[in-house]
Amino acid sequence: MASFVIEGGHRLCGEIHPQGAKNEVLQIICATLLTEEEVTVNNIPDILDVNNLIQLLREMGVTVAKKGIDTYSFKAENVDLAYLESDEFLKKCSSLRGSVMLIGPMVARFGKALISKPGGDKIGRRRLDTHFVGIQNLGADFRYDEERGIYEITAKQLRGNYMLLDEASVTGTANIVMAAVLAKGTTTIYNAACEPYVQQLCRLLNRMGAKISGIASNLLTIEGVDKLHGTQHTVLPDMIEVGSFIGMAAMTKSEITIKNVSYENLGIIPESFRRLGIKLEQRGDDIYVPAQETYEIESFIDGSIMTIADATWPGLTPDLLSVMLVVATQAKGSVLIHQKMFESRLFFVDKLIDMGAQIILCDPHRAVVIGHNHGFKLRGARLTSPDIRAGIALLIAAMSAEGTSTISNIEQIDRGYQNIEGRLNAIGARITRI
Ligand SMILES: CC(=O)N[C@H]1[C@@H](OP(=O)(O)OP(=O)(O)OC[C@H]2O[C@@H](n3ccc(=O)[nH]c3=O)[C@H](O)[C@@H]2O)O[C@H](CO)[C@@H](O)[C@@H]1O
Ligand SMILES: C=C(OP(=O)(O)O)C(=O)O
Repeated sequence: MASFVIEGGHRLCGEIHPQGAKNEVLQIICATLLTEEEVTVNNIPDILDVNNLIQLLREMGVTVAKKGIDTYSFKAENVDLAYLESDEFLKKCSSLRGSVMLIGPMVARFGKALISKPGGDKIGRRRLDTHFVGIQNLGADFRYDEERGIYEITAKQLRGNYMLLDEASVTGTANIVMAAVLAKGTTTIYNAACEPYVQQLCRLLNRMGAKISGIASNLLTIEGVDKLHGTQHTVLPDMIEVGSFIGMAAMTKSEITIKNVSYENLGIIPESFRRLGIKLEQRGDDIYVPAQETYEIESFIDGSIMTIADATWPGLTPDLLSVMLVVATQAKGSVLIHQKMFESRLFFVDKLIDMGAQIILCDPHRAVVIGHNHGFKLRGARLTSPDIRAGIALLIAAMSAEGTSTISNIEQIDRGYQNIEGRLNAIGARITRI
């Protein structure tokens, strides 16, 4: 298990480039299974989750070629269907959350998919009902094999249908869309998730020959086609990384420019940081964050304490709440952080309290943060990263703290952040991997 040793108290200065979006690329890579032709994908981040998924596709028989520093081509011409039933494949799937999105393409193209319970962050219950019910609505049969602990999904020919999802699940929507593009007839998905990840997937599929309308809304209409073909795709910058850098700059009183952020795809994220009092400017497609000695959390118009809560898109992504919580610990004022979607994502606040932060954990979903206004620095500590976003939030806390901190289990951070210490050290951080 690797660790980071972080010398706190150093300001950052300079430019940083966000990587390609993890949650988008996981969908895009799965979608390449829908055609036997070559699909080339640019701006693929070099992170653990993505590399594991690429490796899984190779083992499935997909021809994967590295064409450039962050460009890969995928050609799913000779998929090894027997391997897809092997225990080895199923075991690998279970350590990777993104692998759940193999179901849609596999059922659509090969009529069969096997899947064990997928991995990912341990951040509370993460049900898959929306995926399963959606694909069942298209006519697939589901069977749970108790002995092997796997789901077996089969369908001779998927048929388009109307469905109203019980929740706007991001990967669930992606899975159903990928199944529906090759179904007979028209599928309508209401209460579909419409995060930029899903929008980008739909645009890719349309370039492959699919007929999807309603992109960016919660009502998608998909006219099934017989076949899809090869194309090119460029992954958007990772909006969660952009948000993480904004928070990091504020916490460490740093002046940084985040380059090529695809501002129009950041939704409510910049405004949410502004509500914490953080100044940031859009400069072309960059975000400039000036060095700020202090930032003051807004109150609601009636004067009451502000709440920052997650919501499905175009609301605030839950993946940034841990960062916002940490940033609030040095703000002027108080805020209630309400993590509605996940029930075990706020427990890492215990570690921040040990570092000197003023936080009251009200229940597993809500924490009140009383900011120090930089009047009291967090203390360096021995920390461990419970999940990817708490991991980056703890890294931010350690970078702003007095003294040295150690964060263990940084594989969690590596799942989603490419060479994070190299990129941050280049602009003034002091982080060592041991
Ligand atoms: C690989 C990937 O893309 N992972 C992202 C994806 O996970 P994933 O697609 O697994 O997450 P879902 O959108 O299915 O749901 C996340 C959680 O929120 C709950 N929920 C969801 C929708 C809703 O309307 N109400 C509700 O309560 C679900 O029950 C679940 O506990 O979306 C999540 C929500 O943005 C992000 O945190 C994850 O980073
Ligand atoms: C929760 C996340 O990832 P995953 O869905 O892959 O566990 C995340 O990216 O914040």
